[in-house]
Amino acid sequence: MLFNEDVFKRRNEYGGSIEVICGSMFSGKTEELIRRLKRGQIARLSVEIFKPKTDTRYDETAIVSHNATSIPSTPVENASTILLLGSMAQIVGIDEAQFFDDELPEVCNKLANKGIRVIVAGLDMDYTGKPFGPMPAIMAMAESVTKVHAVCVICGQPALYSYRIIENDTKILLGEKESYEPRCRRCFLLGKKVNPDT
Ligand SMILES: Nc1ncnc2c1ncn2[C@@H]1O[C@H](COP(=O)(O)OP(=O)(O)O)[C@@H](O)[C@H]1O
Ligand SMILES: Cc1cn([C@H]2C[C@H](O)[C@@H](COP(=O)(O)O)O2)c(=O)[nH]c1=O
Ligand SMILES: [Zn+2]
Repeated sequence: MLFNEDVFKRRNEYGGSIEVICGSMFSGKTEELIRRLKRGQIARLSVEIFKPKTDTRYDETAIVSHNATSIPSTPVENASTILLLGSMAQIVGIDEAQFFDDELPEVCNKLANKGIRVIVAGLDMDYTGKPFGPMPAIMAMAESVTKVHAVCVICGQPALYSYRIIENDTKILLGEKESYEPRCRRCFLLGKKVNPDT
């Protein structure tokens, strides 16, 4: 079984892992994902990168940060396609994971169990402050979770919320600074006029 031996040389049997990079919008999730993936490429590992087909904000295919760093990726319609296309890689990167379906946690787990290093970036909370899509389940299964913070646009403290500044209550609403502001807890609650005792 030459093929299998070769695969085990390239991957560490049972040595896969899941790393999550989470936080609000503008917190540096994509920059950190790109940094880790580019280091993998420098190490001449085979790296496959995926994003949801629906996320066309900056580019149809590439993953692009708010700071304009970028890396080519494959846009896919669903999580099961990532399993199909990523199974032969040594590193799999996934951006905007919050938009994927509920199969994504199991797909990440299966890839990691094959010995693949899986790096997932996504919003941990939606604009209401609730856990977003498959993110909490992936975080529960991960070896490592890195929570990054933006700078609150109101007061300059670390921001963990993505505050929606336009009138629209659909959960999925692609956008940038015209629609969202990173805010700390205090400024998020003040904006929503929420009584902290309720
Ligand atoms: N309020 C802010 N706090 C932090 N970074 C910001 C802010 N507004 C704009 N940025 C820019 O956003 C970059 C991070 O972009 P990105 O990695 O795409 O974030 P994310 O993927 O978390 O939305 C920062 O390096 C900075 O240039
Ligand atoms: C909070 C929130 C965000 N979105 C959208 C807005 C952006 O298109 C992406 C997040 O991108 P980033 O790389 O983290 O800046 O998600 C949404 O659809 N719904 C929300 O509640
Ligand atoms: Zn603040």
